[in-house]
Amino acid sequence: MNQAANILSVRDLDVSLPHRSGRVHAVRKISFDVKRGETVCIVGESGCGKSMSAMAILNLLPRGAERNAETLSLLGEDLRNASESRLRRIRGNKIGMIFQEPLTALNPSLTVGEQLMEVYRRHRPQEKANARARAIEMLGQVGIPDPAERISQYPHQLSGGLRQRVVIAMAMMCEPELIIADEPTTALDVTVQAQILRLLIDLKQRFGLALLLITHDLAIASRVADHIVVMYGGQVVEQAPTAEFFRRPLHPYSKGLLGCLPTSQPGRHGQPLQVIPGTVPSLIGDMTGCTFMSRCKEAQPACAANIELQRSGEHWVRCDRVTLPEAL
Ligand SMILES: Nc1ncnc2c1ncn2[C@@H]1O[C@H](COP(=O)(O)OP(=O)(O)OP(=O)(O)O)[C@@H](O)[C@H]1O
Repeated sequence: MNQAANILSVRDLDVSLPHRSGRVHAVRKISFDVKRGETVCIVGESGCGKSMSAMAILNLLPRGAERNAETLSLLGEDLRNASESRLRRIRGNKIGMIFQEPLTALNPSLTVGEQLMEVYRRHRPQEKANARARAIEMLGQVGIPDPAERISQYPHQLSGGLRQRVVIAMAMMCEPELIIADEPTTALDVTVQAQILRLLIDLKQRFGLALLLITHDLAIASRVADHIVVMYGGQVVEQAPTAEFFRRPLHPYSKGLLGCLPTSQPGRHGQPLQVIPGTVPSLIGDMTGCTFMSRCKEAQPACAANIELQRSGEHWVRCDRVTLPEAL
């Protein structure tokens, strides 16, 4: 793998968190890369470890969490032992962040402009004088009408969609190399979701952004991603370039997620959507064998043994029921 082209490289990232009945092993040796200009989507149901993976990259894990990784590097810089002051210079500067709920990302007592300018002044002290012009420019870039007037408004004066645009503008203020977006459209109305998604696609194309997008929604991933990473039970169970993934999904969990998509069920109007029976595992303590086994229609006794990822080209899958061809 050519690490030089990678904005972000993650190898064997592992996260555990304290819990009253033991430790939650939320992320179990996951590996992936995000290349320049590429969008990687981490997909999976709630509780699969997606958010903890993002938080681990940013070192924003809850108190008592333990993080280990073989590699965790941003533009070749090792983030594993980076000091908190170094990480503060990286977050908001080299890595922009967008979270699910725009209201929690914005300070209700500061105007939109003050918040955008604060990010710029902190990371670009020598260019302080340009902060206001930059804030107005970025509000315009994310499609906020009348940015010179909007800059003086408070978050509560804006709709949910406009607030999320402000958060996106804030993430982009310092021209980051990478944006990490955790469920950026989930808290929004359906029509606004589509607009925000279009905006992310557009910004990615215009600015050549690298984007790590976390979503439970494969339909979103299909529209935005260059590369899909499917997580289940804290592990990567499949990853592949997007076209390849949708042409040839291999893991029974991925096939289950695809079966839940309304668009993948032509002629099923009026019929209930498919669901994957059962629930995600608790992730407390150690687990042996395939984490999806209890919900899998194809499970066999051999699945109780530990299953390694197998690979063909850029397609990886963690299932021994799948026989990969030599080259896909
Ligand atoms: N603060 C915490 N303390 C202990 N365990 C936690 C904490 N936050 C999350 N977990 C556990 O870590 C595991 C992974 O959670 P995570 O939030 O990463 O999942 P997710 O796939 O992002 O789901 P969601 O979309 O619901 O956030 C879950 O078992 C969850 O219960």
